[in-house]
Amino acid sequence: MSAFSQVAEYSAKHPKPADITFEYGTAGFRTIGVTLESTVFRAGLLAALRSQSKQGQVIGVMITASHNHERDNGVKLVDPMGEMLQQSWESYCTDIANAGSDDQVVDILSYIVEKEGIDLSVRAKVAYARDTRPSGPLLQKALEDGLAALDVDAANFGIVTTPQLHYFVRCLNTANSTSPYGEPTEAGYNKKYGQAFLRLVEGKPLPSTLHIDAANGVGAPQVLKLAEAIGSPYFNIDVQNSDTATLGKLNIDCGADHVKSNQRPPAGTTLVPGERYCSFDGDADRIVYYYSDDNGVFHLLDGDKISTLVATYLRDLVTAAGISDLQVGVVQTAYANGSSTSYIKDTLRLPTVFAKTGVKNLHHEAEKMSIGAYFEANGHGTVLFNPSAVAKLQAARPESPAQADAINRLWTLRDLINESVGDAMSDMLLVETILICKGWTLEQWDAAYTDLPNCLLKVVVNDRSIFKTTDAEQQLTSPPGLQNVVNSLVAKFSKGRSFVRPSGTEDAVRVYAEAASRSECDQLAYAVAGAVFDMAGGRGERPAEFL
Ligand SMILES: CC(=O)N[C@H]1[C@@H](OP(=O)(O)O)O[C@H](CO)[C@@H](O)[C@@H]1O
Ligand SMILES: [Mg+2]
Repeated sequence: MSAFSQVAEYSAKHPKPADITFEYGTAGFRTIGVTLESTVFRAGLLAALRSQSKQGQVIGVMITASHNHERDNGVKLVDPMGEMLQQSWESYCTDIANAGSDDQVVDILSYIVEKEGIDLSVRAKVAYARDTRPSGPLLQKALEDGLAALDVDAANFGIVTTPQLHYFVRCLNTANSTSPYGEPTEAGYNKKYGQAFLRLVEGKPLPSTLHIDAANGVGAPQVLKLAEAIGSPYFNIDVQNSDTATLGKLNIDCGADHVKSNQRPPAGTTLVPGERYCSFDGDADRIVYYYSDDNGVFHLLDGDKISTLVATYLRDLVTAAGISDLQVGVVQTAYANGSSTSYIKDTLRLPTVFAKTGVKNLHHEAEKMSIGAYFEANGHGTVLFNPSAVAKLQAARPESPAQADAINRLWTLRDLINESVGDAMSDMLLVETILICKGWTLEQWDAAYTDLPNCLLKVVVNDRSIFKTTDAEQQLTSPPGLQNVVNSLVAKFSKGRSFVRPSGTEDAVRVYAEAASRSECDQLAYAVAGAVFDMAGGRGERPAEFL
């Protein structure tokens, strides 16, 4: 019996909608949830092959559409160390998702087996989970059929955050190694991060309550379980937007994406000056902080502010530890506020590089650094300690109690950080640790530098595939002539910067702009958006605000 003998029969239960072309983009597949049944079924098949290609290591499958609308859903594959699927497999995902017939699905599987030299006698192992979306159960069933069709050894982790699933995958694949990552259970996750947090803050003055907006998503029940496991006044939380049961609430007027995009608090939240607020996104892999000053002005502490806070703290600990050749670096994207980049380069004097949008790109750049902090401006990121940094920490011989303490804290911080992927809950504990240890308010944290006014717009065009970029997406090479126009517009504004790139997750082109003042920034953004609309096939009516 061929290994794929059952695939066509199972596949027939999950027919592909004829009129949709799927693409494995920046964040896996993502579109209207109920249209994704065939895609998720086929993602299960690919996860099985990926596991076999990795000698039976566990591959993760997460069903989520993160900050997107509740009607949307998505699926992405997680590689053995909890990182995003290796890029070279993304085109296999796209190809199999678009196969027109059940037989073609089987043909593509056979093609991959031959191309990758996969040993089909290896038992495939897959760990999967989903978020709280209403289309989740339907898609989970489709996934389970895909796994059954290939007789996969499958583990269902239920309804958890995306970073928790990444963590479980890493735990499962390191369980028998010399450095197991942790216990692959919710309790194990809460224990690992919670205990590291308590070890780091022990003896410091107690912080005030942290207000958490959980976007009415899976982060709500999970952060409550984390708080219960920590069980200490060091982590005293008030969770808002925690309704995962009522349809239509997920990510609506709340959550990290809402707060970052609109630069205002979640609807219904009145900020009390002096108190601490943060927002997760719908699958709890992003976090932003914010507060109101005494004049009632809203201030956002986004991914750039988090990465500078964390990088500064780590740099100071490395210095205090007396480890001279251990370098902390920062990875950003072009969406990082220009003030943050100048601050990292000129004040902190730390190396910094730009990666393309999408955390997998930042992750790979951070891996090249000894200790690499990477964050997208929207609040998705983490810190990586590469093997050379771990070896240097191991080899460090403290010459004073202060050095011993710094080394110890660096080790414990490694336990506090989810190195597999950006994680709102782990990042929150990291920020809380630093604020508690420094005795800082959000206003004190915010004082490091002032963001330049910035603006992010979308332009809908007939064909966004004509947009090609270079230099970490900061320059357009196509459509011809458009970059010259952008350059001439930018030159008119003090501290002006603007770039244009096609979105990897939405059918739109994004325009980013920043400048010395709010009005200059808006003028620049609308002028660039107008040029994009006019020169590159804007679709529909030209928005009135475009210049
Ligand atoms: C400007 C912006 O925020 N872009 C987001 C968005 O990507 P786009 O390719 O820009 O659509 O979704 C990605 C996945 O969640 C996230 O990694 C990225 O930061
Ligand atoms: Mg997310």
